[in-house]
Amino acid sequence: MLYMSLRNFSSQSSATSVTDVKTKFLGSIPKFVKVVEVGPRDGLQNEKAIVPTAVKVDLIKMLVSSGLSVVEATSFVSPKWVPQLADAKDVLEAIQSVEGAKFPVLTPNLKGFAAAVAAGAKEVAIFAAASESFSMSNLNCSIKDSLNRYHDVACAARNSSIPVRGYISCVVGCPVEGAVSPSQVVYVAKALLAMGCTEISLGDTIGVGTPGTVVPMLEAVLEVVPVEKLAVHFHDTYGQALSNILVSLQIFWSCKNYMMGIRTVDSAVSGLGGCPYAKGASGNVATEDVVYMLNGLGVKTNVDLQKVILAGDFICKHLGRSPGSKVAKALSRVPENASKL
Ligand SMILES: CC(C)(COP(=O)([O-])OP(=O)([O-])OC[C@H]1O[C@@H](n2cnc3c(N)ncnc32)[C@H](O)[C@@H]1OP(=O)([O-])[O-])[C@@H](O)C(=O)NCCC(=O)NCCSC(=O)C[C@@](C)(O)CC(=O)[O-]
Repeated sequence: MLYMSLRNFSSQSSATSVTDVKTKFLGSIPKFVKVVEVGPRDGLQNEKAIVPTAVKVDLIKMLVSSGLSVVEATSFVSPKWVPQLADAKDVLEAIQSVEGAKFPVLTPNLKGFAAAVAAGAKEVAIFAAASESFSMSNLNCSIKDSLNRYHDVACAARNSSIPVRGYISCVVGCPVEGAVSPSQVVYVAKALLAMGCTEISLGDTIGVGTPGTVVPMLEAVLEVVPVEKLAVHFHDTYGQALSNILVSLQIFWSCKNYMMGIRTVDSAVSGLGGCPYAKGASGNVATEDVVYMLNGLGVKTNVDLQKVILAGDFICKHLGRSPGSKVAKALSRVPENASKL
């Protein structure tokens, strides 16, 4: 029954009716959204079993072949802290000849930065938190100390002409402290921007946000960071990720006259993931579900949904579980609908 209604909906959705829906109910949204695939890094860092390097490399290749232009490949962090990504060097070296996408990697300090560059990294990401407790549990240091470390990484990156993405975790909620105020996010965002981060990704690490908390946070951050430098990164613990993405994309004038209109969205194939230092947090929003929604809105992504589904199948087989995206679950019930995507 669900399938019938989905199918009917999609068959009636001529370009005109999608435009009508957008104009009437959603205001304006960007025509193109860049999807940043974080599955091989954020997705696999929290798996109980260590995934073999060759499987990670094949996964990355499949994701690139789906048209994803950015695939976060791995992290050059302490293997004692994140053993799942201890093969960072091997993974990055193995994908050096893969064309068609950028492969940023996480670097928590100069040691990680140097190792990443030696393995061929051309883009890196640093990751701070908006909550002190999370900074301590994820990085073993205060927010201020982490920003000092990142300042050094950002300087080294600038000297090597390497773009740096800055993450902020816990932008609406922290597993220890609860609600996080927008001013805490603004403080970290300003610091990352001042260091020269080319993109700042706002992470709802434990997936507790709703449009009710995400919009005020975005309004505050948009006062200090231009929209073209912002990305959103939602985990789906409470099933709010797609709603949160939708409000982040919508361009509207709020009471303070700030526009949303975010054009970069992070997601992980098959909804893999979770942070090892955020107890109870479930995976990232699934790339398949994000692309399905964006396709339905007529937003271009240049991503082939069928190919992402195949990549999801591939990694889930290795992990011994069924695919986690809503789209893949729906298709497993009525496979013939795959041709209608
Ligand atoms: C930051 C540290 C290293 C501090 O860890 P520490 O223990 O305080 O640091 P240390 O300097 O005392 O080093 C301890 C050991 O680690 C080594 N070490 C030190 N640095 C490195 C490195 N780069 N690469 C490899 N090894 C390293 C170092 O050499 C030493 O080795 P030992 O002497 O004991 O043999 C540690 O806390 C760490 O690696 N944390 C990373 C945690 C992590 O990766 N979390 C997940 C990513 S963040 C996330 O998922 C959130 C995000 C981005 O997705 C957005 C969102 O959802 O919110």
